[in-house]
Amino acid sequence: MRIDIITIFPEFFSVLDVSLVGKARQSGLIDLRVHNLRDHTHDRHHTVDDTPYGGGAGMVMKPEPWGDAIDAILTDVHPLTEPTEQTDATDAAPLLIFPSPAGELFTQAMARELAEEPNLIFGCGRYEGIDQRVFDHYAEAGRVRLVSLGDYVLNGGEVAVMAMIEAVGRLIPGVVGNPESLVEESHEDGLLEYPSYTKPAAWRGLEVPPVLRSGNHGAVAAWRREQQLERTARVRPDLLPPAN
Ligand SMILES: CC(C)N1CCN(Cc2ccc(Cn3ccc4ccc(-c5n[nH]c(N)c5C#N)cc43)cc2)CC1
Repeated sequence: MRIDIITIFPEFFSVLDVSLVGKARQSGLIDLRVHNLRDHTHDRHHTVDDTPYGGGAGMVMKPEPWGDAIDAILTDVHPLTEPTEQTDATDAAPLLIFPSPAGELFTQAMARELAEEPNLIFGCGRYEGIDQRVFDHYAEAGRVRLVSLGDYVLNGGEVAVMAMIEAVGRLIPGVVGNPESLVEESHEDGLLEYPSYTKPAAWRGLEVPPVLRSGNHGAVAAWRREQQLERTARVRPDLLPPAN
């Protein structure tokens, strides 16, 4: 998978040189490239923002630098394949993802969808956001998704892109050492995860639940499922499957 990130803070993503994503980059599983939006400006001050039409607080990111930056990546990524009976041009077009407070909620299901994409381009806005025409222009030619991490306000898209790259990257085959660990995890089956324990059996007067040391795999599985349902009902009742 090739991932391109456009940002005015490229140094923000140096942390992606470490841990699992860093290893995946070194092994070639992920081809991750970070682009400085200011490299696509042409004035002395490398201006990327201006005042909003219609008035209002703050500044809006100008469309021209975004257009130059995205076009440069699209030109570099494989050219659109000729439409065939199985695919059409939009299937081959890279997916453009813009974090936004107004975006669709990022979920594990979306992470799984994105992990199937050969090319992702993340656009990190700042200020009060990006000129709407950037989204409209590229939505005509390909696929654009505005995505939100959740109902709270960040100062820009970089934190959201970091989270999305981690969530997507770990689903790419070969990135996580033991694929088994991807099967039983929070949200993978729609429920929150069960509590985990390791040695010692007793710690500060707290014992590991005896069932987990029973060797009875059926009883362990049943206990874990019950813990998932109890925890989900208590913390995230919205995730519970509808009562049949
Ligand atoms: C009335 C008028 C003055 N209000 C001005 C503030 N508007 C909301 C507003 C608030 C902050 C930002 C800062 N920002 C810039 C790019 C950007 C990308 C993502 C996020 C973001 N925030 N929260 C998430 N879950 C996000 C994600 N993913 C925030 C971003 C941009 C926009 C609402 C209107």
